Amino acid sequence: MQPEKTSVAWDSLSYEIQPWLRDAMVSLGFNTMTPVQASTIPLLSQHKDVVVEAVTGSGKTLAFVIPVLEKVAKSLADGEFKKGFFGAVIISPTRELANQIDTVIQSILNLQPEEQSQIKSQLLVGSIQSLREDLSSFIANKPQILIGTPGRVLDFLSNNAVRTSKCEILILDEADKLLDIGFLNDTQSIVRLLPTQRRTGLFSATISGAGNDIFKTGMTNPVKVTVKSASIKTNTAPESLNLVYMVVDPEIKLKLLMEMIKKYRYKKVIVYFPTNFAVTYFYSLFTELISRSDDISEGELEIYSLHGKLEAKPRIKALSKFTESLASKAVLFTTDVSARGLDIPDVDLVIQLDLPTDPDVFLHRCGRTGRANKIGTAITMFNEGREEEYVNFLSVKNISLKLIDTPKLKPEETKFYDDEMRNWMLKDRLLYDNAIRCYVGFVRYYSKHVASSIFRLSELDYLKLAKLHGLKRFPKMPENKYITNFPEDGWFDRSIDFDKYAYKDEAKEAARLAELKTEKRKQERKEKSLKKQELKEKNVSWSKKVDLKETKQERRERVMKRREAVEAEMKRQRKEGDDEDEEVEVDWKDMVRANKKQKNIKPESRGFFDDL
Ligand SMILES: Nc1ncnc2c1ncn2[C@@H]1O[C@H](COP(=O)(O)OP(=O)(O)OP(=O)(O)O)[C@@H](O)[C@H]1O
Repeated sequence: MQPEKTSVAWDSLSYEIQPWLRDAMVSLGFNTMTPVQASTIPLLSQHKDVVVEAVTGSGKTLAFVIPVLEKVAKSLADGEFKKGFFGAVIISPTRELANQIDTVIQSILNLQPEEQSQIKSQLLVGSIQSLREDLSSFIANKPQILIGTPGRVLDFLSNNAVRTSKCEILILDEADKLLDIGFLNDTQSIVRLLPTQRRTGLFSATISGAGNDIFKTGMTNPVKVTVKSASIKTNTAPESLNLVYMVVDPEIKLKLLMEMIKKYRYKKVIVYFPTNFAVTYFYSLFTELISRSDDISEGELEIYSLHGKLEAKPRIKALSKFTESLASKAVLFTTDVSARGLDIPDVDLVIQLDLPTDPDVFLHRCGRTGRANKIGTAITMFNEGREEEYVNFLSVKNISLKLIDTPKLKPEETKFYDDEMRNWMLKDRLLYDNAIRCYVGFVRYYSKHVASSIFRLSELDYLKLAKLHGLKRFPKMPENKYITNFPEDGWFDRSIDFDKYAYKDEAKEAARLAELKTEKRKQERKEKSLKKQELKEKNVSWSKKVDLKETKQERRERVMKRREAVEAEMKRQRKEGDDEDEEVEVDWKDMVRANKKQKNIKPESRGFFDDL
């Protein structure tokens, strides 16, 4: 295990790289090697497969680029590459990273001596040019090094015009990601297309996460190279990186971010959001807030956004604008698409509004600052409560975090934010729809946390979360069951008249108004019919009662008449003979009993005493 920071002279390498390469390194300002380069270059340049785990910003790119150039230069000198053949493939999970690696390679290739056969490289990523264009560039330019993302590289290598048999080396940068479920199939298919007699190099700051999957790359006996922090050799983060956290009330997270962006001293900051939608939504809110803020002068602060749903060209444009920005402060709002590998030298602050769902990504996000021994700070916001347990969880993984005070917000700062957010949202109802999508997206994101015993959906503060997004009503979703005292119809704030809350887009607004009208009519009709129904029920019950009274009265009269008839009959019989009296008494009782029995007999078969 090598400590970080200790630099090693190029001429002390146990394996001697080509002089032009060494000169190129010095010309580019890399006078010495970093430890990971000193350990890896001799192994990979010769006949070893390597699995390299070294902290973020420790120079892994050159650790594989130099052996790749070394091998290709030799084979080229031997005249190995005919039409359709190439010598090396480098794969990375994102276009930005592939582009960055290609840029590093180009900077070295620009320094090749003119007298030697020229090494060329080609970038293979989707959405920039078509596969057909990639293939014609390949045939025309004859590059020996291919750099790209898995999908496009696989399509490219599968084409008959491309011959893979001379490929000597395969590099998987961010290898744990490439062996992750989303990329594994493509990665393995690429591996199968390449000759087995090749070298393979796996590189990442968190390769341990890939476990035995590393053998899915066809390696049999790789050498493991591990480089940790300089002073604390178990630390999985570089020493120059200051890892801190603050515990915050989720409702005020964005207000805090606003104040941090305005007041903190930094040159470039990357802010990580949980979803693509959150980046878009909060990017437009923040650009508005910054433009309305008196304490930021024009041009002093630039904000950019970058996420996976953007097309390739705007993505690359946003990144290069942020990288090249000359503003006193530049901010990049992004997602995990920018978590790994990006090397932007001036980034001195990283802010994570929420923890990433995958603990390995935590290191990658933080590692966008504090690179190559430059000082950087990564601040993470933890929601009050159970999330604080994540500090211990990370310490088990040798990532130690220091608690810092949460900045205090002044009432006027809170008011500015609240007022401006409200005014901004009221400009267009679409923003409210976006807020809902953003909120729902966050809840979905939260449910994906690997450390699910800490990040529990049942413990989220949904009200604060909804307020953070500017919502007034809880959207319908299954997680509402976790909300105690759930308000009637989901409304917790009725300060906005939603009937008048309009879309900016005329067609959308017209559709909304038409729908509102139909809804209102439906509602009115419903209310009307309800009233009618109520009235009917009232009337029905009154008349029913009258009916009932009448029947009872009638029955009583009927019974009285029959009783009188019976008594008259008895009197008549009594007159006929006194000694028959007792028998008549008995008969009467019998008659009553018999009548009781007959109650269940069908109406048509009932007799004289039935109604007694
Ligand atoms: N030998 C060297 N001397 C000085 N600086 C170097 C050297 N090698 C690399 N660097 C610089 O260190 C920075 C980080 O290098 P690199 O991007 O290769 O890091 P990494 O280990 O791949 O990081 P991550 O894990 O984040 O991808 C780059 O700006 C690079 O120019």
